Amino acid sequence: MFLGDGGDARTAWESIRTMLRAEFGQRTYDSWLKPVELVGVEAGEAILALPTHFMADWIRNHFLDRLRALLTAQLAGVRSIRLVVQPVIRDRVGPAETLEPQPIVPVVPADVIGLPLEERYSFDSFIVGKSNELAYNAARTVAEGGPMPFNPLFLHGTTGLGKTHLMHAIGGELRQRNRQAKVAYMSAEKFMVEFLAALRAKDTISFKQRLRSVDLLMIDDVQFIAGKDSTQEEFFHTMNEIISAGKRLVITADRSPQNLEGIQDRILSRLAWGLVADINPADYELRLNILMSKVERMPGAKVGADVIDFLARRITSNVRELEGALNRVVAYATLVGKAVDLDFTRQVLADVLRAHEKKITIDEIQRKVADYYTVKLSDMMSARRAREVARPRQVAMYLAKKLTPRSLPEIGRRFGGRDHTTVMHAVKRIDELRAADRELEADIGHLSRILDN
Ligand SMILES: Nc1ncnc2c1ncn2[C@@H]1O[C@H](COP(=O)(O)OP(=O)(O)OP(=O)(O)O)[C@@H](O)[C@H]1O
Repeated sequence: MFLGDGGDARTAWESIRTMLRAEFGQRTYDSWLKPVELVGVEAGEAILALPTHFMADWIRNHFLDRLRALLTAQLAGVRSIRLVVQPVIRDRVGPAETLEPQPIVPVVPADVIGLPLEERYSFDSFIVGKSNELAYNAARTVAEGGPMPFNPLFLHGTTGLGKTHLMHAIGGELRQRNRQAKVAYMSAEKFMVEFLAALRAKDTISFKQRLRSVDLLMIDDVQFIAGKDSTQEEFFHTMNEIISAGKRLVITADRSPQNLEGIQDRILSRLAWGLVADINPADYELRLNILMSKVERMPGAKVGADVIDFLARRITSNVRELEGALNRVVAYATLVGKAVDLDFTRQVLADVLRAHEKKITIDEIQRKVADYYTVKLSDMMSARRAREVARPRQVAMYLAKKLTPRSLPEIGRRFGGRDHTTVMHAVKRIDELRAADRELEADIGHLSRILDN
């Protein structure tokens, strides 16, 4: 079925788009998800079209699981999805393969440079922790407009950790301080597309002039031009001219200069002249602070501290996913008129939580329990019966049973070759004691949290 005759599919696709927007935020939606088109459904396969190979790769690496989950849930009969590249989607009727690819010729007015800056990505809304403070301080230095102790600023970190946010914040702040400042922000992909279009139009001069006339140039995701030699050539000259004219240059990538394969050495050594600042994954405290700040900025949203703590513990991959999970829970709660509590959160995020499930091992339990009660790790396995080691050992067996899928005999073996009845006895004993002994109850709660984090 192709969408010329697929009213249901079209309606389902529109509601999927609404969910994607709520879940990933307007910017990510506009940059990556909005261009995705559902062009048809064929033999249980939903066919999604994208305008470039780059975007198709990006969608495959970042959003495929989510798109598959939504499409299979919302469209009866869909079991899988296929991505096709269709530079220009002229019509949604007819099979994807029959559409002729069209060259993309960007139309960029001469006075517009790069992409617009998002106001909500400001320094104010950026929460600072140990993992991003160097990047944040460096970004502020660039934005304050004073003398630059380094140039360029190179920010790197894996996806969704705030590189783009900081770039927008730099641009916004510099412009606030100096209304005349000319700021250009663009992805390395856009740099390449515009450069190639200028080459085709035999007008590279105006491309060069436009870029080099700015006070601050920011290029995002420079790993994109790896292996693209003519673009790198132009990029290198742009970098040089910006720096030697005393203008500010900020560049980001998903990895450090040493790991940027396929980028020319002269570009890498130019980067190393400046300040290289990494952004690391946020720790629990930062994740918690980010969530609290996001909730504060959601008018009317009521999200309990237990839900925020739960999300901060469970979604550890990156801030974009953390934010996406929060947006999704709040959006669904609003949609169905329910309060955001832990049960609702677990239900709405079941697929995300499964992907983030932490596999707790018996080794880890033994180590953490031994540390907690300051007993020797070897005592977890030893035959000693003294109470100061026997009780921690029972606690560890108990946690092994509750937090791992291991069987009683297996747990017994891992605790110095004990019989499964010994483990069963330990589990029963701790269950009974928990009800009566508040200290033990608190210990178990604390240990479970340490292990779950
Ligand atoms: N420290 C932070 N405080 C507040 N929000 C943050 C922070 N770090 C990241 N975010 C938010 O997380 C989302 C993803 O961040 P951003 O798009 O800047 O990531 P990125 O590092 O550029 O990722 P990519 O490499 O995939 O482009 C954004 O909505 C951003 O506002």
